[in-house]
Amino acid sequence: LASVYREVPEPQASGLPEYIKIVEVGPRDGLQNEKVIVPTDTKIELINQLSKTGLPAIEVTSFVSSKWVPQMADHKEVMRGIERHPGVQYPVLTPNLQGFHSAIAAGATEVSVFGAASESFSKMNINCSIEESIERFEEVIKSARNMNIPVRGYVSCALGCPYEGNVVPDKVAEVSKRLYSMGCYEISLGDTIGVGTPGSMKKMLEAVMKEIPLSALAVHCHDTYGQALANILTAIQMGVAVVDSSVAGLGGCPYAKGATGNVATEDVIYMLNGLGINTGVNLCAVMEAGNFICTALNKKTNSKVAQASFRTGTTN
Ligand SMILES: CC(C)(COP(=O)([O-])OP(=O)([O-])OC[C@H]1O[C@@H](n2cnc3c(N)ncnc32)[C@H](O)[C@@H]1OP(=O)([O-])[O-])[C@@H](O)C(=O)NCCC(=O)NCCSC(=O)C[C@@](C)(O)CC(=O)[O-]
Repeated sequence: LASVYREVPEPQASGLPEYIKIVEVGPRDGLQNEKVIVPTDTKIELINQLSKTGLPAIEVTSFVSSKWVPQMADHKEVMRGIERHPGVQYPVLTPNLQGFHSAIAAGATEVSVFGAASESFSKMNINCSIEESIERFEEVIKSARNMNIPVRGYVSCALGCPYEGNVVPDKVAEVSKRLYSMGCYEISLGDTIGVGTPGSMKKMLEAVMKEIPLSALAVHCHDTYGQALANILTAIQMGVAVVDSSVAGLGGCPYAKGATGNVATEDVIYMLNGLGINTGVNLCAVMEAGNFICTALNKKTNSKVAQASFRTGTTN
């Protein structure tokens, strides 16, 4: 349990954190939106390859209804099939107690609840209001606490909603505060549809940071409008030291039409390497895992760094 709680990183002379923790969400957020069902063995192989890259956390799957997200129907098999590496966290998504119990039975040792700062998105994504979702999460967090299982909390639509448009920073702060007060060790602020800019990211973080310690915040940026790296840089300049990303930039949410993938893990690592920030992750090994999954899905990588290095044969 202690391994998920991080020391607040010492700022570098530049004011940036010395270490950034990357939470790889490709096997879950990356694959959940794929139309064709990806074979279970391919998902397992992807996670096994990612486990060898130095990534400290890999989100494996989600224990949601297979009627809602058919791509995640093999959650038990994936969870049971992966090789777990010491020191790597393998969180899974659990929207309610039913999902939590299935996840634990399949061997999960960390879970994430996922709420939203927008009523309409909450209803479309998990079929309940924000208030009802908080009640469900409270049950999950209570059971998890009894079993010493750490719980991460997502807040979707932190910079905009596909149904309501603008989302006010105070609402993001309010939902984040509730999840944190209930016992989530970390709050991941999701720009679900990738509409944020460094300006809106800064305003939203200023509101959230009034309620929650910086050391408990993460950012989760989709790249729909090409702003993800700029938004992440803004967040880390403000002291955020946990960044979610997806290998090959795969992803999207089935309930956020038109939203493209998460920021590519390769591109985040390249940027952080250039800033002299340690991630402990081997960029080439992540690119190989990205190449594996793109070949399996028969699609081109969304990572600019992978595209450039395959063209030029270099990574810097
Ligand atoms: C939350 C529910 C389950 C509510 O779904 P519901 O229909 O309201 O649930 P219910 O309690 O009324 O139960 C209805 C049926 O669902 C079953 N059920 C109930 N719970 C579960 C469960 N945990 N696992 C498996 N099955 C479940 C239950 O057993 C029953 O089955 P039936 O009797 O009809 O055969 C549903 O709305 C759902 O599965 N939604 C999917 C949500 C999802 O996965 N969205 C994508 C991930 S979120 C995201 O991508 C954003 C994020 C995290 O990346 C951050 C960002 O970018 O912002």
